[in-house]
Amino acid sequence: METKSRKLDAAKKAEAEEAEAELQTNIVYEDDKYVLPADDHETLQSTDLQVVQARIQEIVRVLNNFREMREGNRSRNDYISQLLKDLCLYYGYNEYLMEKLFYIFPVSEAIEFFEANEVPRPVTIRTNTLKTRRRELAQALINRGVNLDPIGKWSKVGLQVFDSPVPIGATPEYLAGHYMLQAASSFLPVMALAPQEHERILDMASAPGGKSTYIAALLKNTGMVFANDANKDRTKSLVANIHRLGVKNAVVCNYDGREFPGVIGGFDRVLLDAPCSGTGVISKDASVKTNKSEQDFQMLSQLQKELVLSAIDSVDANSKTGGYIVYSTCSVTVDENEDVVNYALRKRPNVKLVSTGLDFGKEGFTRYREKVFHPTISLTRRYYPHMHNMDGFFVAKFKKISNKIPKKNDDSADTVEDEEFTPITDDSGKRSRGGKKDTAAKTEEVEKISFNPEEDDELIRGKFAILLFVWLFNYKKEKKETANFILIFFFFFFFFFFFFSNVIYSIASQAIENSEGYQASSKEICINTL
Ligand SMILES: C[S@@+](CC[C@H](N)C(=O)[O-])C[C@H]1O[C@@H](n2cnc3c(N)ncnc32)[C@H](O)[C@@H]1O
Repeated sequence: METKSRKLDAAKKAEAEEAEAELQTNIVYEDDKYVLPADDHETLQSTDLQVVQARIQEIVRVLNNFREMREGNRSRNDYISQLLKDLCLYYGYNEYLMEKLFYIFPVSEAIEFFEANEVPRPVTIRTNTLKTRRRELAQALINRGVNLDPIGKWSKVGLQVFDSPVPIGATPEYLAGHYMLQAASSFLPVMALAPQEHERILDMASAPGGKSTYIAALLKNTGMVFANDANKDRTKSLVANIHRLGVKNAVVCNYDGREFPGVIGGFDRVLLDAPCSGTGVISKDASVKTNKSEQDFQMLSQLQKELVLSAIDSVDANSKTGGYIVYSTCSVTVDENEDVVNYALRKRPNVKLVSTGLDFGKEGFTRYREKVFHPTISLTRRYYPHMHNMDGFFVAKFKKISNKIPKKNDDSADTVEDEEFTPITDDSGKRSRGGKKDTAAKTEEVEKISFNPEEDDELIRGKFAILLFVWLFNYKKEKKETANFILIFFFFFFFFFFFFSNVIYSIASQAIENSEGYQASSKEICINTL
């Protein structure tokens, strides 16, 4: 009897607590069904996060079992629009960004994503294999009381730091360049790029150099890394990291990436870790939640599209070991990822997507809301904080098939159909009259805008002849008679002389290219111009 009465008391108490909670959270049920609040205005004025959170949970519950749990004739949109408002209020995003991110995921997963953005990601470091090995580095840090573990099976150089009694960015090992403080996600594009020793690689947007220095380490300081960044101030930290980590094969330059391959081209591989909105790194920079407008996203997407074409055009399709381009962002929005890749496939039919070689990550979207993308975009990879416990990231890898860019007539469509491309040009790049009628309609002409060493040689030879003229006229001011003699001699034997300069030039350039000092000296020139 006593036990029964105690049970009744407990049930009553639970009911009372539930009623109190309902009162506090404004959750109202009718016939066991959650009732959406009627007055939106009142809702938006509510600042009680507990109320908002409870409502979010209820709406998610209804949306996950909509047929059975919806109230009367309420539509899915009614619930979603209330949910979006509540999510903005609860997590502090602007409405535009909230909607953009919300639709990337199924409802429950979207909440997990927003929750994960509230929690810091693990601190990770990358062993600099130019100076040490992971096991030795781990031991050295453990001796200082650092609690760490390998990052995961997928990386041989990463360590995750759980806690440390010393600042991890100021240990003697850090100062000696034995490691780089680097987010785990930031390893992925370099792993996808898979640089091979002795290759020439361009890192188009490289500051502060986390990826450039990783590329240099994989190259074992052979070949060359062109570490470029448009922001001159940021190249200071890039240079500092290059020096600290003992990188000896890097050239630092400061161009707008869109100027490549006009600056230099013919690379074996190009990494474009593009400037982006940072929606993958909100846990590091919460200002992203509110400081990005629709216009910002449009501008970023435009810049990314221009940069990716430039990256593609900077690669030599005939590279014996490479011919690859990796495009990555630390953003999860479709505009900055699949949309950009799809645009590149449409504008550059001379590239195709290939596997990133990364054995985890979610497939890129081939469809997103009203958009349909090229089916091979499933080869790209997405990374999420709630799923992979790393920053949100995107990685795509292209292989360049040809240095010729077939132009399409129809640029209007935003999506790519899976069409076969048949060039109507011969191997020398000349336009051919042949080809099927329908193919001819799709292709216009061949443009060859990538790096061409022969064209460059001709330019340099032309400059050589002009310089010779200038020198002779200057010399004439000092030694008139001798100069007159040389000038007459020069005019008489102009064609013979010009021919000779070509021969001298060829012999000299061959000798320079073969000499060991070639790379070191060009590196010095570039670094000193900063
Ligand atoms: C995501 S960050 C690069 C991070 C770098 N890859 C790393 O791992 O340390 C993007 C960089 O792009 C640079 N950038 C912005 N616009 C650019 C442009 N038009 N050309 C080249 N770099 C650009 C920015 O200055 C910024 O340093």
